[in-house]
Amino acid sequence: MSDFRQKALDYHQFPSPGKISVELTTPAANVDDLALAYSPGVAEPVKEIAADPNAAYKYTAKGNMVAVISNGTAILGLGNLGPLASKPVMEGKALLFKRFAGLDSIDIEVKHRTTEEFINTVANIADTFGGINLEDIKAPECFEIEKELIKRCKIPIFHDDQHGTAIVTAAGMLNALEIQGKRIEDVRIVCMGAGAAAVACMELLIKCGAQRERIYMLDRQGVIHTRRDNLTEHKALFANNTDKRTLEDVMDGADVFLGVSGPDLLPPETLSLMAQNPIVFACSNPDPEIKPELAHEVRDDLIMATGRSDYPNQVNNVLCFPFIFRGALDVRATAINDEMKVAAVNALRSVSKEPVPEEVLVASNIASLTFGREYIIPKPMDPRLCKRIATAVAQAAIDSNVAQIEQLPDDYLA
Ligand SMILES: NC(=O)C1=CN([C@@H]2O[C@H](COP(=O)(O)OP(=O)(O)OC[C@H]3O[C@@H](n4cnc5c(N)ncnc54)[C@H](OP(=O)(O)O)[C@@H]3O)[C@@H](O)[C@H]2O)C=CC1
Ligand SMILES: CC(=O)C(=O)O
Ligand SMILES: [Mg+2]
Repeated sequence: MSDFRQKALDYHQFPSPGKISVELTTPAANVDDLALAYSPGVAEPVKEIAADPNAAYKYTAKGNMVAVISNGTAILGLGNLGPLASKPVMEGKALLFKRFAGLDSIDIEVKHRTTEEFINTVANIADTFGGINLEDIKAPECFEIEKELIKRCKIPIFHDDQHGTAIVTAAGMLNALEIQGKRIEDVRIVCMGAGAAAVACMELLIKCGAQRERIYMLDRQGVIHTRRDNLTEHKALFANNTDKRTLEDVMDGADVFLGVSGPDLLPPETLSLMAQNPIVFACSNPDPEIKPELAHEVRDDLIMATGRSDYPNQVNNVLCFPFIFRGALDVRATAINDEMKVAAVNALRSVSKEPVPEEVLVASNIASLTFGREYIIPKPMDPRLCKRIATAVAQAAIDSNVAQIEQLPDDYLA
């Protein structure tokens, strides 16, 4: 067994199995405490909540609690390995919510037969939480699941692999294009993968100015084009009227490659076909579509990003979901809408261009970081992110009328 594999397993096994636990926030030392915490005292908040459901935000942990819910059908780039196998990833998301945004989070892995059964299960428990982060649910079911849950629940429902990924990708991409001296309106984009992450990333890039007809999306059968007759609703939106059929066909002269598919799908010789100053986001986890060292061997003019922590330019939804939920929950937003997503993109972009705090350099084990090819997006451990993104998102929620608290305190996240 490799050293790293053993280290990763040990990390998850010790000092106690898993990565999260539940902490108490009130005293429970003696009979007086118990009389308040449990019987008879607990009856008082029960009656308050029965009379007014909003009182749950005052008397329970609901308002600071996000459920991370999966069925394990698209665990990272590892595929459909089932709900229980997804638990380390979901506990990991809970760890990140707590570490980066102070949000309590619990993972829930759902076994189900039909999509409707999954939707019913989540809808029936939704009121327990301040928000729901759907994770690693494969396309096309993820689209219907999110849409139905948004309709049925009064709290923010957010499919992280769609929107968290899209927000971080858009921020990183706009920065990378700026550095490479290209306009988003002009570039030819190849998107490897046509699932949850791919569709949401391309839709958000289009909102940012990308031209739909300059996007070439690929699935396991190659380029998605108008003469294919087996396309799902969401793939059909990206059917290109083209004679190009293969990855090589569309990569010839392309400016941007986004990989949200699987490991090692971009051969170095295909990368060498791209236009000058290309941008390659190989975001499949844990193994990217092309390893950065291989990519740099064939191109010295590219900007390269992956989803991983151990290379420069980590384009990963961890840069979004803790903070977007922080902002949404703090104004008790009923939804996470496009205005809030755009606010997150802009906040993330602007932090990347400012001087990097010393503690980030220390945590990254690096001497300096300046906006440029090797630093297009902030590091997840950047302490500025929480306040900057959450404030922007919360304000956007207020301005777009989905907030139930209309003003942020002056010392918000100080
Ligand atoms: N860095 C980040 O922040 C994130 C990265 N990702 C990564 O993106 C990938 C996809 O995740 P997600 O969208 O949630 O999963 P989905 O299951 O929804 O989509 C996977 C897509 O990848 C395509 N695909 C898989 N293998 C191949 C292949 N050999 N050739 C061409 N296309 C292929 C599938 O094609 P078909 O439709 O034909 O089955 C499908 O369209 C994963 O690797 C994941 O780790 C996801 C979210 C965030
Ligand atoms: C990062 C992430 O959510 C994924 O790879 O699925
Ligand atoms: Mg995911």
